[in-house]
Amino acid sequence: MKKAIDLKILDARIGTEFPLPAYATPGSAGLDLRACLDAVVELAPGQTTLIPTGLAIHIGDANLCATILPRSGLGHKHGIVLGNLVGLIDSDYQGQLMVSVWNRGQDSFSIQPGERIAQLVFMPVVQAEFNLVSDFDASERGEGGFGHSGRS
Ligand SMILES: O=c1ccn([C@H]2C[C@H](O)[C@@H](COP(=O)(O)OP(=O)(O)OP(=O)(O)O)O2)c(=O)[nH]1
Ligand SMILES: [Mg+2]
Repeated sequence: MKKAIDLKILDARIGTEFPLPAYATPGSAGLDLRACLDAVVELAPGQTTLIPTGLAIHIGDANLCATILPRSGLGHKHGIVLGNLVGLIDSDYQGQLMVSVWNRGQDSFSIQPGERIAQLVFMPVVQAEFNLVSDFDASERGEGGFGHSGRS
């Protein structure tokens, strides 16, 4: 499914020096987000910092959101993940997309201006309307959870 999303460029380097986010392949789910920086940011082990993307989007549809997810190569090989683990972009948010970058690794990591640091994935959302009840219709699982079915 394709959907037009309003996007504002907040930094003149986006679309010129730094490419606009784009799907790398026809089957890509994520759009890479780039660090819109003036200079290299050195992230020490254990450190977290907020990186601007130079972009704002307005999704404008309560049945849609976007998530910011780590890039697997950065996360697995370099320990560069997200300070909030996953970023959630509300459909009414109009501010700059920011990426909280956390160096969970053992080595310092340099973030270059324009480097692809995370990815943006749009997802459908269902807003719940709660129906207050005193008992649920019985289900097979009932209240069992947190591993009650064992491990093997
Ligand atoms: O990685 C992220 C996470 C969030 N946001 C923006 C978009 C989102 O819509 C807004 C609020 O995020 P969230 O609701 O997760 O944070 P909060 O701590 O609950 O802040 P608020 O009180 O503003 O809702 O911040 C980002 O730019 N990057
Ligand atoms: Mg919130």
